[in-house]
Amino acid sequence: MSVTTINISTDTLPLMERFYTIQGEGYHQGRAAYFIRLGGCDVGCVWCDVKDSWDADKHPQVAVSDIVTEAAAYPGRIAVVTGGEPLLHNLDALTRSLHKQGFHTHIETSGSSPLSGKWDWITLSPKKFKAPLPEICKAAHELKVVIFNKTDFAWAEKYAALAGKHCKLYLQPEWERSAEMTPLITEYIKDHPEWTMSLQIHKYINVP
Ligand SMILES: C[S@@+](CC[C@H](N)C(=O)[O-])C[C@H]1O[C@@H](n2cnc3c(N)ncnc32)[C@H](O)[C@@H]1O
Ligand SMILES: Nc1nc2[nH]cc(C(=O)O)c2c(=O)[nH]1
Ligand code: SF4
Ligand SMILES: [Mg+2]
Repeated sequence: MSVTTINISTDTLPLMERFYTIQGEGYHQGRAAYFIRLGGCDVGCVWCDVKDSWDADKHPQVAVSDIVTEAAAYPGRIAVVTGGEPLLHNLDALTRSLHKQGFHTHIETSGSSPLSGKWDWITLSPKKFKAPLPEICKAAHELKVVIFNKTDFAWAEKYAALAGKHCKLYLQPEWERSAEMTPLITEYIKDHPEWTMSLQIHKYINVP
């Protein structure tokens, strides 16, 4: 007699929100993507635009199978895992399951906790409040530095030097300071054309 085992993952993750939208930032800006926002962050950026994500206990534990089944109901096949700081959690089961459903797996991370999961695209947004790990600097497909004041340009170059040769380089104005920072970024990119501007377009067009 043969025994068939069905491997249903029992893993759960603290889920703050999930939504199907367009990627508003970076290299994949404008593309349809399903966002999975996990709770928990130990970095504490003063200008963080999603502070409600920080306390993982405020968000329900949801089964990976539920997260991926919901995501798969939409036609897009990019899944962006964000937070909070998603790498506070082991993401192996989540990316395995997303790949099985045909998703390209993207992550938004500060890089400050060890890498888990298998990623088709890693967006590293380094933070002064908790530095990224060297192996994540090397593995990143894009570096996206938030510019909060004019000293941040030199700081961005430090991380560009640690990134791989093919890593795309983005400068993103801190949202509340964009009126002051965007002109500085414009001039900086004119002088340093290896960088590209990233503008959080979802906030201009009022989508999540
Ligand atoms: C909310 S974070 C979550 C993922 C991860 N914790 C991180 O920081 O990369 C997602 C992206 O939003 C950026 N971000 C957060 N607050 C911002 C703000 N006030 N202005 C511009 N970008 C911001 C982060 O740098 C990051 O690239
Ligand atoms: N549309 C949209 N694009 C995004 N790109 C990165 C985001 C994030 O919060 O990680 C984000 C987000 O919150 N919304
Ligand atoms: S690392 Fe990301 S989620 Fe955490 S405080 Fe900074 S911007 Fe917010
Ligand atoms: Mg966001």
